[in-house]
Amino acid sequence: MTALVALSDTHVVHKARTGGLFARDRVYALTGADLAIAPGETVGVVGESGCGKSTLAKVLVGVQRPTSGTVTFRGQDVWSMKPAERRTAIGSSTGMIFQDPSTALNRRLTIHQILRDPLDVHRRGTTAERADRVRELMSLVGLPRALADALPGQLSGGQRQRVAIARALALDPDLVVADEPTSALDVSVRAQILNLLLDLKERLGLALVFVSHDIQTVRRMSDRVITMYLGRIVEESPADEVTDRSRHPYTRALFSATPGLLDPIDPIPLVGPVPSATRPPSGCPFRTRCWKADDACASSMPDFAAASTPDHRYRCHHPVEEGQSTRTLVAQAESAAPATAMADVPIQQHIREPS
Ligand SMILES: Nc1ncnc2c1ncn2[C@@H]1O[C@H](COP(=O)(O)OP(=O)(O)OP(=O)(O)O)[C@@H](O)[C@H]1O
Repeated sequence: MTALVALSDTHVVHKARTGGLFARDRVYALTGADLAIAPGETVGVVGESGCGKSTLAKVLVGVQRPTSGTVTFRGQDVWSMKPAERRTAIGSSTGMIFQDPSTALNRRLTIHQILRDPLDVHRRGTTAERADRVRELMSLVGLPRALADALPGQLSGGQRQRVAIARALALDPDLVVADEPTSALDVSVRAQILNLLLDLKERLGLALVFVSHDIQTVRRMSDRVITMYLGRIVEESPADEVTDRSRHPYTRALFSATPGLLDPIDPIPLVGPVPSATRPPSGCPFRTRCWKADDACASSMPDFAAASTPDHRYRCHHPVEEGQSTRTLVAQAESAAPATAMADVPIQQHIREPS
């Protein structure tokens, strides 16, 4: 099946925010991403803060231009199109839901105006048809019609996020990317918003990319889970294979630190902090914290290897063996020569500067 959206060796490099106008530091936000998302599938993205989840999300919906590599939407190269073509091809077929609806919605516009805006921009239908569509969108996300003339500030957090979801659906997209859609909400309404997203995804046949720190939720929501570390996709697997069947040591460590998912034992100990995205380590970026790392890990990042089950692949020189328990990995990590020995290998700037 043709992928709905696909990335091929896609990099995003930013100028560092610190250091002033002439700063030469670069932030390697996304490095060599290869990913294909099929129509109708839900892909969860997990990883620690700053690993590039939002950058990946923005690249997928055509909001962030990659520094190099390609993004194709239904087989068409998005960034070789003229801007107007791109708006039609990807802008009207994708929607994005952000973390905080309080800042994502224009607080001077009424709910009706917010929902009509994308229809106006993309010249969808007549004035009457646009008004009908706004009513339809409000009912789709469970917002009472009486709120059409309200301002975002008059709504609860949950209602505001429903508006943001309705706006993302306004143009009847095929792909919706939700970047931490519940983390700014009260715990009491989180489940409602997640259930709404799942329900809409089923009813509308959407592909959904779901970015979250909340690993339990990602597993529940997704068909497939992607693990990122320092700008790299390091593992992709069916949602029911993550946790104790993950092959990448980082995925296992990440999940072992999530209460309630694995045996109630101590998490796999990792040494030291995540390195800076301005100076990623050579080879595998996880090697400075990994108990299995050796010289091979410092010299190259391996290609994806296929696990024994379909749709499961990982990039690691020394993957966790199939069936190895977390308890065994904790013991390994505790008794390993400190992974920090590897940190003595000079950290090189190995990632090419995209042209
Ligand atoms: N516009 C920008 N200019 C400079 N650096 C940026 C920019 N956007 C993102 N970054 C940096 O790129 C890296 C990846 O950021 P990104 O927001 O994609 O990570 P994330 O995994 O979504 O983080 P979080 O979970 O905290 O939202 C981080 O080091 C971040 O500081």
